[in-house]
Amino acid sequence: MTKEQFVVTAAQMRDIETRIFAAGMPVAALMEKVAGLISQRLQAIISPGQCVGILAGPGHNGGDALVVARELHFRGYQVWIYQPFSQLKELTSQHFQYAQNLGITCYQEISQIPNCDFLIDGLFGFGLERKITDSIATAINYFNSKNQPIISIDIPSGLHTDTGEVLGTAIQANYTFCLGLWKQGLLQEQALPYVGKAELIDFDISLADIHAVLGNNPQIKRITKTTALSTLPLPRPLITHKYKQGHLLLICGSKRYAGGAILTGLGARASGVGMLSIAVPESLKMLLVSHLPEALIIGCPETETGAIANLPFVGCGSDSEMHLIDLNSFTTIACGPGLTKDSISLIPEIIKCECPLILDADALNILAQLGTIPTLKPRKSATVLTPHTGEFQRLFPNISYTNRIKAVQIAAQESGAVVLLKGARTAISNPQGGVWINPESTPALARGGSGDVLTGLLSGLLAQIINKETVIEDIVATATWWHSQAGILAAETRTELGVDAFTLTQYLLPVLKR
Ligand SMILES: NC(=O)C1=CN([C@@H]2O[C@H](COP(=O)(O)OP(=O)(O)OC[C@H]3O[C@@H](n4cnc5c(N)ncnc54)[C@H](O)[C@@H]3O)[C@@H](O)[C@H]2O)[C@H](O)CC1
Ligand SMILES: [K+]
Repeated sequence: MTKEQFVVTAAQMRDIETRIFAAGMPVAALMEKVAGLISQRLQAIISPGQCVGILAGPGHNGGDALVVARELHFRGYQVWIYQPFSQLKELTSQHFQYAQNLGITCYQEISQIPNCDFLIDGLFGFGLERKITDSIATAINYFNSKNQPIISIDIPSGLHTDTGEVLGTAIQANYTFCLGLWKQGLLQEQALPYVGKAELIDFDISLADIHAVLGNNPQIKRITKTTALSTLPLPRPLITHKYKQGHLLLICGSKRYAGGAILTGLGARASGVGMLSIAVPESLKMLLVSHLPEALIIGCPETETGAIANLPFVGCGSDSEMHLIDLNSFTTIACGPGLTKDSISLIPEIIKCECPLILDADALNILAQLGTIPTLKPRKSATVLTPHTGEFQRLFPNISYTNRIKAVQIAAQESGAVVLLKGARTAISNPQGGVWINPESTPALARGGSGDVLTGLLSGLLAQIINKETVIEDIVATATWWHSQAGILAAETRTELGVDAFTLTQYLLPVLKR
């Protein structure tokens, strides 16, 4: 694992830093090293001679900020310090004293503070323990109200390091320089309005110290480009044939939502799956054929509302007799996009299949309505649920949603399934509590049909990987990363308003080309 993949809580970061100090690294030396790295990075963002306001807290976050103040001062920047605290940690106090002796102007009251070009937020880091109130809260709200870009050290002051919740109030940063290892709170959806552009400042924490605290197979992982690309079914074996590249069955669509079936099919197409079968209501059959000529389109008996009534009977080759479609002849099945809840009798049937099964959209709503989540546990192979927030809350009404990472872990344990909780920071968990977080996405994906594309892409990849050593969750993480990167690429080219679901399908393969 690379440093970019690890995710830590405040307690785990404290334990790791305790090991570093116990091994002989002086605290002051580490602070000097870290603040030196921050100062270097800042000089690439802030032009020489510009004015920088340093917000220094009472702890070592403040210590980092004061070292940065001194270094920028020597590099010719105009620097002032806001330090409203009376009780400072020893090291922080020393740096404060030195900054004052250098003649750097220090303020205790926000009323005296001049304007500046940038603010450096060193008020609180992972040591924040309680709600921020009174004059500090007033100061933070004041700095947020100015139009000066803010760069937060480690974590925007006021955010809970683990949950990303705002404790009273929080700095709205334009950049966050996360120190050493990614803090869990920065990967929580509720932190997004405060984090801005986040990057990791690696200060050479040894892998031994990391694994000593997080274990050899850390429970929570941040999805990176390297890990995602490493699990794609690429390169393809020279000698192969279409059935060796997986046979996926999609069960989707209805008269009301015909497009959902097409978008799911296009997502599956981009995955490279060898054989694609799509079961839709009979009346949609020719429509699907026209959009996906390579797919085997299976017409199903339909309800009077135009939904799939039940699985179809199909003839097989020469023998004329018809029999129920053999669900176990597929390597993966995905069900749900555009289904409508009129296909309610379908789900108990489909859950009986023995291959990996992805349930999305109305398949999840039907599962919630039937209350049949417990029937997933005895399944012979993996089940993947891909709810967005609303579907999640209908499926798991008793799970608190404040900490999405905890929520998805509990849902996976309760259901026995891999649960992918879609959102601005999609979180995936397996029943053993392993979590994968997608750290980058775009609001351009918040449109009807995006989820259908993900279901097609995800199930198409899963169909190709089965019986190989790749674990299912890695594929789910890869599909999530790939899907969001296509959204980001499309938004770069067409703005965030230009990423309709069909366009999204057209940007999937260009991501791999890049
Ligand atoms: N551990 C190290 O040596 C290094 C840490 N790094 C940086 O330091 C912070 C963590 O430092 P720590 O002193 O533990 O905590 P904070 O700086 O986050 O300060 C919290 C400080 O403030 C007090 N406090 C907590 N909550 C409140 C509140 N609501 N109102 C007022 N005061 C509060 C609390 O008592 C603490 O003392 C880490 O983020 C890094 O930035 C270095 O980078 C490496 C060395
Ligand atoms: K901070």
